[in-house]
Amino acid sequence: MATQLESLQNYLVGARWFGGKGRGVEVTGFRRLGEVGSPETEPRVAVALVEVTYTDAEGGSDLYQVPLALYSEPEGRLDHAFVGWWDEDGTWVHAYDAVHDRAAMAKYLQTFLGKATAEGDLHFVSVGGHELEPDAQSTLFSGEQSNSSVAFGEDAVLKVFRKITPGENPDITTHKVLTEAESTHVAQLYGWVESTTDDEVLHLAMLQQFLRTASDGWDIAVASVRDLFAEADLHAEEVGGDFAGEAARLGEALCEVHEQLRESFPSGTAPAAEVAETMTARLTAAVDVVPELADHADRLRRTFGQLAELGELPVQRVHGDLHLGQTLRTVAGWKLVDFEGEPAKPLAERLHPDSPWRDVAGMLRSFDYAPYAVAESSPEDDPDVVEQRRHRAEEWAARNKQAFLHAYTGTDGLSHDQGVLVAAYVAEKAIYECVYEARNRPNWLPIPLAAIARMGVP
Ligand SMILES: Nc1ncnc2c1ncn2[C@@H]1O[C@H](COP(=O)(O)OP(=O)(O)O)[C@@H](O)[C@H]1O
Ligand SMILES: O=P(O)(O)O[C@H]1O[C@H](CO)[C@@H](O[C@H]2O[C@H](CO)[C@@H](O)[C@H](O)[C@H]2O)[C@H](O)[C@H]1O
Repeated sequence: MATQLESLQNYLVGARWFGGKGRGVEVTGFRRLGEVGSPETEPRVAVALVEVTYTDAEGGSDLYQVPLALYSEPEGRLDHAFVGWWDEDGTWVHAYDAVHDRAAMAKYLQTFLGKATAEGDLHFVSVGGHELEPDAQSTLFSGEQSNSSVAFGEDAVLKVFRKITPGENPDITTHKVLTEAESTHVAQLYGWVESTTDDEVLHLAMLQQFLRTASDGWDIAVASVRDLFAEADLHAEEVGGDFAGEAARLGEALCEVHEQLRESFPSGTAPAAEVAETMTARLTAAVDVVPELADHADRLRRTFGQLAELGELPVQRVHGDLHLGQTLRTVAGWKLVDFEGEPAKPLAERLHPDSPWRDVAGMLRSFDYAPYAVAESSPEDDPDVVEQRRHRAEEWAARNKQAFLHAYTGTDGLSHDQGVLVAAYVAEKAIYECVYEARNRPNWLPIPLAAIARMGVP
């Protein structure tokens, strides 16, 4: 029978949210932080922290959270979430990933409501005075996510963080500040779960308002592109699903969020030369993962070289990994989600004040992605149709980028410095995407690679 560590390793490497895919890994440690709800009633819900050590040349280690629902008898309905058998005080129990189990998640809800307690080093914090619906049933969100989100009815969402880094989680602290500032562009924060280790906080989960009427920004954009491709003779502004109005509203929303973040978190300036140096170093590292980037490296370095000339850059708290998939359209306007920053960066770096142009560039890249992703997923042999689509894709991307930028800046064009900033941050994001796609969705690697090939130097 597999040991606890072997079982956890097998489960982890197959999980969508595991960020160490493609690397040599070994589970080297396991710590139980505490239990959610009463240990008297099944399932017992144990929150485990798993240490993963990388055995490849890069080395290092990470901590992953796996909340476990422990049952004395097998639960067939949870077979897909089976982690392993556990020896609990001399009794063998069946351990399942708790986010898949309504009975286990009900214990989380009851603990937030103060009707159950958390044992060990686990603390449930509630803020904002929202009255949670006590009988709401949990549903795990499906989809490609870095964490696991569970909706409680249509009332609240609990996001269980998977990769845990000691220190504040910017998703919680940014939502807290924007909720206090009464921002209309985020879901309100209702609470969180934390623990402490070596005097440092571990943020384990975040509870927030469920956005009932939300449609994913990426899905709306993709539908708009499909409309356009279906009407080959028409321009973007002539087809039903034109996105430019939404792109402009997204620009306004981001501008407001940036203003609020600037007022609420430390801000200042950073030497452009240092920022450019970091971008260049990331490019060098990316070429090792995606050798095709080497053909464009000189041009990209020149783009970063131009950034280096800009003196000091204003920096502040930003989103850090903004793209259309992090935006939700509701009847009350656009909401931005997931303020954790770029998953590949160490936490300390994600907490540093950064340039707001990073978020702007993230959205611009997403406007570029949408039409090419639609083309990629609907291959076409007829060269005339291919050419027509390429033309339409460029038109769609340019139209939405312009609408977004116009609304964000409040001006018709970009100044010289803004142009240099946008070019550098867009290039850096596309390089990051090449690495991301190579590791996660190799079929999509051509999308950011082709975008880099199209980029000029400002
Ligand atoms: N407050 C919310 N209400 C409803 N849906 C949400 C809410 N927050 C996020 N989502 C949905 O859950 C998905 C995953 O959320 P996200 O914060 O991006 O998680 P992850 O860090 O796992 O990527 C989002 O794409 C969005 O569709
Ligand atoms: O949402 P995450 O924080 O997990 O972000 C990662 O995954 C994204 C893909 O799901 C990735 O975004 C890239 O693909 C999007 C389309 O799926 C596109 O809209 C984005 O512009 C593009 O960057 C993101 O980069 C990555 O960090």
